[in-house]
Parts: sequence; C-alpha cells; structure tokens
Amino acid sequence: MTPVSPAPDRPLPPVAELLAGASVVAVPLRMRFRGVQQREAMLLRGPAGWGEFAPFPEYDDAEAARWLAAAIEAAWVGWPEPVRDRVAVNATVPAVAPELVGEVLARYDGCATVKIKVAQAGQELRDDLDRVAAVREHAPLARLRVDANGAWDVEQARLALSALAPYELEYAEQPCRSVPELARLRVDLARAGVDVPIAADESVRRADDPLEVARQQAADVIVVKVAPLGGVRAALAIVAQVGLPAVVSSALDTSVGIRAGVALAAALPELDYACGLGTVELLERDVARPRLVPRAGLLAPGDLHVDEPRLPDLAPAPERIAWWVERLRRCHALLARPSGG
Ligand SMILES: O=C(O)CCC(=O)C1=CC=C[C@@H](O)[C@@H]1C(=O)O
Ligand SMILES: [Mg+2]
Repeated sequence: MTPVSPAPDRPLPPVAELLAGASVVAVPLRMRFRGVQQREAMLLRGPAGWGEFAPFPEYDDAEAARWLAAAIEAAWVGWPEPVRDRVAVNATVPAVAPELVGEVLARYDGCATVKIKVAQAGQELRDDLDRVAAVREHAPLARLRVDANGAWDVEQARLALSALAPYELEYAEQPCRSVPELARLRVDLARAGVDVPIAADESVRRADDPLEVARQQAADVIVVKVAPLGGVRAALAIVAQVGLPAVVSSALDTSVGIRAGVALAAALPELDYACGLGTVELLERDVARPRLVPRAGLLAPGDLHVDEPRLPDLAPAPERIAWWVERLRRCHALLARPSGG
C-alpha cells in the first residue's frame, strides 16, 4: 500500500511539531462494534485545527500512514471549499439482538436511512433477518442498507441477500471479501432476479488499487472514508477516478474525525446517499462540545470545539500513549520517504 502525501506542495511537519499539540484518548463504546468495546485515538492540533490519527490497532504501518496523512491534512492544511451546507446522515445499528434495536435507533434524531451490521462472527443468517425485521418495525419508512464486512462467500451472500431483498435494501456493503467475489455476486444476483445493489468498502479503503472495483464492475456504489484513504483531497480524487456514486462513512471516529468526513461529504460534487457519519452516537464519551451528532438527520460543516481541558480525563495508561507516539513516529517516517510525497 503506497502512502499518500497530506499536502504534496508543502513540507511534512516534523514529528516534534505533530507531538507538540497531541493528545491520546481512549473512548468507551456504548456497545460492541466491529468486535471492539473501546476506541483509542491520537488527536493532533495544528494551525488549521484538529486532526484524528486512529488507525485500528491491528493495522500495519503502511496502512496506518494514510491515516496520519489525513490527520495532518485536517490540522495543518484544512478543508477544500464545500459545495453544500448540510449532509444527510444514516443511523448505524451494530450486530445487536433485536430487542436492543429500538434503544440504538432512539439515539438518532431524524435519520431516514439505517445501516445495519450483518454476518457477525458467531451469529446466523436468522440473527440478521431478525435484526433487520426489528429495524423495519421501528422505522417503517426508513431506507435500509446492510454491511457484512466481507464475511460471506458468494453463495452465502446470494442466499442472505435473496432473503433480505424483500426489505428493499438500498445496497449491501462489502458482502464478500474480494473484488472478484463481488463481481461474481453481482452477476449471480442479477441472474437470480435479486435487486440488491452492491457497495464496496474494504475493497476501496484497504485495497492496493481502489480503482480495481470499477474495472471489474464489482460494485454499484463505493464507500469512502477520509482517514483510510489518506485525507479529504485523496478521497475526492479517488471518487473522481472511480466514477461511481460515493457514500461517505466514518471510521468510528471521535467528533474530530467526523468533522473530516463532513468536509468530504460537503465537498463532493454529487452526494446521493446518506453518510455513515452518525457514529459518535456509538461512543459513550467524546472530545468535542457539542458532539458532532446528526440533528434532524443532518450534519453541517462548521466550527468544531474540542473540549481541550477534558482531554486528559480520557487519556489511557502511559504505555498506550507511548505506543501511539511510537506508531506516529514510524508512520511519519513512511510519509517522509520520497515515495510518500
Ligand atoms: O457506515 C456507517 O454507518 C458507520 C461506520 C461503519 O459502519 C464502520 C466504521 C468503522 C469500521 C467499520 O467496521 C465500519 C464499516 O465497515 O463501514
Ligand atoms: Mg463497511
């Protein structure tokens, strides 16, 4: 995976400058999401504002370096001009039991689209059907989408999406892991007369070549996330090159990372889908006041007020802070290499 430069026309800020305004936070989640119960992030404060460096702990340095590029863009460069002053946001339902769906949805103010996690390890298709049915019951008029995080093979995906099709899914996000599988699934669904569009997420944000999805006609829609793609400008360039409709989504960020997602959503020439930027509702605590959560189903690009005096209350153990500092140093070294610029 090639690192991207946060701002090709500017020198990379040195590590000491990045660390001068850095804080590490550990934020508990209200309920398990993608197998985690707590989200750690390093926040960087630069001349343009705040940036979030929060690659998931298992990501290697090459992948994590993109997240650093995005954080540096946010804090040292700032955002491109917006073309809209608000963006629609979807509610996100983790792989919870159907009884908990009402509680999750109640947190989302006015979201007309709901994304539901499916295919969770240890669960069955029955669990997914029950969860989606519970969402439909609580939100009879909402547009529904599901996200399998690549957990199905092509046959499992065909069966699952055939069973879910009566809910008139807006799309199924990353039903299978690889691009060829997604391409095959699209053909199989069409042959079976199952009308569920396919969205590519991991096949874009974790791919060596995010354009492969379009080349192989493996998706109808792409999901774009600022941090994994290396920044708002890098994500805008990928959307332009791929040429498919884009859905902007979060990386389970604090309000600082969400602000970057809103900047991308606000700057995209076209935005036909609600954005997966409502995930601050999944966090028990946050770093900004007010939190960047949707009101009447919308988020607006605007000033973000990070609650700096409260950040030390969210600090993890000293060894975790040291781990983040070391990770930042290694990722910075990758960005500083000539091939990273
Ligand atoms: O898209 C959304 O509604 C919320 C964001 C979201 O689902 C995700 C955020 C972070 C990590 C991922 O496992 C997950 C996703 O796969 O899209
Ligand atoms: Mg996804």
